Amino acid sequence: MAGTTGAPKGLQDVVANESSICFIDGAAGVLSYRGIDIHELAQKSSFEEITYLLWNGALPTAAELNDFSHQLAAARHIPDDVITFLQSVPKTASPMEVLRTTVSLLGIYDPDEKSNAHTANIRKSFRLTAKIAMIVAMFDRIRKGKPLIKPDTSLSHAGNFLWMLNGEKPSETATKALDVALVLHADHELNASTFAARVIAATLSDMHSAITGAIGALKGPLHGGANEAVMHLLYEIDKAGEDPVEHVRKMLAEKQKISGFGHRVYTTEDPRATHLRRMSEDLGKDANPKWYEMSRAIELFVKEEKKLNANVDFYSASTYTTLGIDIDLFTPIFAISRIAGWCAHVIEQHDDNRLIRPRADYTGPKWPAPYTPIEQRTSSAHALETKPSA
Ligand SMILES: CC(=O)SCCNC(=O)CCNC(=O)[C@H](O)C(C)(C)COP(=O)(O)OP(=O)(O)OC[C@H]1O[C@@H](n2cnc3c(N)ncnc32)[C@H](O)[C@@H]1OP(=O)(O)O
Ligand SMILES: O=C([O-])CC(=O)C(=O)O
Repeated sequence: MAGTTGAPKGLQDVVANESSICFIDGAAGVLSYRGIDIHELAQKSSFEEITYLLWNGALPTAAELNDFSHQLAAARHIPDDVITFLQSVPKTASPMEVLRTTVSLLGIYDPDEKSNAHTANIRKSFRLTAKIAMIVAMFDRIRKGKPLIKPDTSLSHAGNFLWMLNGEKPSETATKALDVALVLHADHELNASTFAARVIAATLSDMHSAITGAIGALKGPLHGGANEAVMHLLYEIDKAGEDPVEHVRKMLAEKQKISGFGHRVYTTEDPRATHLRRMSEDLGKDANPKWYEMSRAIELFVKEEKKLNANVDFYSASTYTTLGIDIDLFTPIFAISRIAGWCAHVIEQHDDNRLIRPRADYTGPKWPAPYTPIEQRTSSAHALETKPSA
């Protein structure tokens, strides 16, 4: 889609960088990390293994994976001052806001903060990946008035998050489901939050600044925030006792967007949605099939009516709800996974950097516009129209 000057609106289809991390073929529904297909990774890999793959460029040997997993678990430590900060935050704050601000604070305590060297960035990546999951779990317990749970280094990344969140040893089913979700969400080329991180990194600013910006971008409802919006919609329909298809039909007639549908790159099924749909169905069979069934009815209708496919956010909503996770933790869980990709991209950017600075087609008043002395101004002749917010 082009703007009034022909410039691609929203940088659609613009190739802005080279990268060896993630390959997507949007027309064929292909996603791969370092060339390995996401379907194979979802079935055979783990979050630790794909994180190694994203940061190092190749799958680890058994010994390398073991060492990597230990290093990640050993980084499960939050400075006391940061815990005090988490305890001081209003309990009503959204977990995504808290995560964004706490990652910024963590930068101040990181011993490698001043270095963008490859080895320093890898050390920071371990710390950020371990700590982001802990912060989400800890803030949730603090806001609910529950005691904090110490990390368990014998558990996987997914297992330890559930342990620190719920205070009970997670089932194998829940751990496996979350681990697969983390594998699926870990990277996606130059999506908005990753691009934001790379733009920040490219000024030679530090990794924590880049990740803070990325979390801010992920939070928006057109990006990672859509998974929470999907569940709000399902709850709204359920509470009103409405038929999901009729509800969505009305929304489309009113030109409203349906969260969890559409994608800038995929014109066919998002390969991650294939797995999340199956997980939502399988978990629902053992718990409550309602959220899957509503989701499936909506998906079939939106596909037929608008030719739009469900994206990664659509079935993650019912999957996480069936796992008993609160809605406002959905986007933070996306961040718990995407940190792996963000770090890989910041490392790649710093390792071969050039400032990212595109141009804009100028559409303002013609240069040179007159500077009217203040006493002669009768109205703000050049004031921008007030547009309704998007
Ligand atoms: C992890 C992720 O970030 S995945 C995406 C998560 N976001 C969402 O699920 C939010 C809902 N989806 C959307 O808003 C969009 O599909 C996006 C932002 C993902 C991609 O948007 P873009 O490529 O910019 O497409 P754009 O928003 O211009 O839509 C193109 C057309 O499809 C329609 N459309 C796109 N998505 C939807 C939707 N979810 N519901 C209804 N209509 C839609 C638009 O209304 C527009 O129609 P028009 O040409 O008649 O005006
Ligand atoms: O690639 C995108 O534009 C959005 C997306 O699906 C992701 O970040 O996972």
